[in-house]
Amino acid sequence: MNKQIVVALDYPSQKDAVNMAQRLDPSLCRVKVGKELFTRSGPAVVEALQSMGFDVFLDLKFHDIPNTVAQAVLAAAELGVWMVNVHASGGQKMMERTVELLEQKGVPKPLLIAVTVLTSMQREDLAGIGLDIEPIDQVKRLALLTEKSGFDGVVCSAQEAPMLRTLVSPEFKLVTPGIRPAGASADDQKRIVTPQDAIRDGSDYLVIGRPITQSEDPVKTLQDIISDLENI
Ligand SMILES: O=c1ccn([C@@H]2O[C@H](COP(=O)(O)O)[C@@H](O)[C@H]2O)c(=O)[nH]1
Repeated sequence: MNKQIVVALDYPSQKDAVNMAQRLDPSLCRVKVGKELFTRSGPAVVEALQSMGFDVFLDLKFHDIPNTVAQAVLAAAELGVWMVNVHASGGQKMMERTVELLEQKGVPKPLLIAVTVLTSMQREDLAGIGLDIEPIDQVKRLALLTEKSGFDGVVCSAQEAPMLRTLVSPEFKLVTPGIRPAGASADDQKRIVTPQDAIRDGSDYLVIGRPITQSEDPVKTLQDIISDLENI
């Protein structure tokens, strides 16, 4: 089992997150701690999930000057997280300084991932921030920059996975939120893909939150998705 599903524990408290995690099996999935949960509960929630056997993706999407981001990622590495991310739009120097600092410090390196274009955004949203470009073209540009900077992969939509798979190395990780089983509500996501299509198209890890956590039976929903993936 290569644990392709990362369950987004988007909850307001450690108690809520741990309650959900207790229903999940760390041999079947990984978990993600994002901005809401981390801002309320801090490193303690990461440590609690790790003590339950989960690999933790710390999804704080750092974006700042190179030194600040590098030090923040170092703190995440010292927490022992499995994966951590920054915004690729912070630029090459920011990502290169991060890789360099982790090497200098000799800490076990988490997977270093950079967000390209948020899966909640489409062309008109990019236009609103002054980018006259299709999301797929911006994803391509930022993914190539990320690979050149020594990072391990990107967050993108699985819609962009077939294009990226022709350009980046096979080891370069494609981490894809915006996953929606057929018939599920899109919520605020715009560039959505089903779990099976995402894996077929070249995603390595599927980040899935509400379709699992807000399901009437989260454990069954997760199990159904895993079964669908096993049948590809
Ligand atoms: O481009 C991005 C980057 C991160 N996310 C995060 O993934 C989950 C998705 O949750 P759903 O409930 O399945 O929509 C959430 O924590 C986001 O912060 C993303 O959606 N898109």
